[in-house]
Amino acid sequence: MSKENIKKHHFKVTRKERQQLNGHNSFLIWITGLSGSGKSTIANGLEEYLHKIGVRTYVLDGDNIRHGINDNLTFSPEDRSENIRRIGEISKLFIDAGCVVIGTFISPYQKDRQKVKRIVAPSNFVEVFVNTSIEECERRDVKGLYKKARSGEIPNFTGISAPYEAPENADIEIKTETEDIEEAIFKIADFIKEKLKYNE
Ligand SMILES: Nc1ncnc2c1ncn2[C@@H]1O[C@H](COP(=O)(O)OS(=O)(=O)O)[C@@H](OP(=O)(O)O)[C@H]1O
Ligand SMILES: Nc1ncnc2c1ncn2[C@@H]1O[C@H](COP(=O)(O)OP(=O)(O)O)[C@@H](O)[C@H]1O
Repeated sequence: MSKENIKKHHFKVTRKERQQLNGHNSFLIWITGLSGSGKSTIANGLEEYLHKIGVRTYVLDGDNIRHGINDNLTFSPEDRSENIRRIGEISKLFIDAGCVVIGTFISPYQKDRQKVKRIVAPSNFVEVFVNTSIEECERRDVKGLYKKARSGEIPNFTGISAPYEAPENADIEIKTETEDIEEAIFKIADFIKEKLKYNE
């Protein structure tokens, strides 16, 4: 659609001023991995930690978003891309509002994760790859979805009947089969320590 007749407004209070008020920078921590890899568990622990130290946070989670704003999208490759594009735009708004956003989405396609990075600006994007093997995810089968995927009840299931393109250059990689939740939180917290600091 042409944007010819739509002009952007510029409001007086800026992102920088909101960050200053909060006393920290705002950016996106993008957690990608297979279903059951540990994304939500890690996001939950990380948010709790950041909240305790006075950081304004917000978690955007796959299951939750797909119950609301993205409830019209399926798991086809096109709809997954549109899902991730919208989350990128939502993340940008939250970053503008001064929040540290934690996004937990399977986001199986490299090109879609790169798109989010472009939408929010590369310097505002921290990629975390929760690297748990498909065998372990299936063994956990937290929601019983792998069983349904194996029986054919759920088509296009990531790792079984739909692809997952692992990140090649993630900022942080977490192997949940050998690292516990505390180690994962520490790793992320340590990586973002400098990024959080608000500079005049
Ligand atoms: N076909 C298929 N493939 C993968 N996942 C499925 C599917 N159908 C339903 N679910 C449930 O949806 C959650 C993933 O949603 P996402 O928005 O993160 O997926 S995606 O990024 O658009 O690929 C995912 O949540 P997590 O287990 O937390 O990853 C599943 O509970
Ligand atoms: N080191 C770990 N980090 C995260 N989750 C782990 C770890 N070890 C075991 N788990 C378990 O794996 C499961 C991951 O589920 P969940 O966080 O919902 O995954 P996802 O959001 O990726 O679908 C939980 O039951 C969690 O307790």
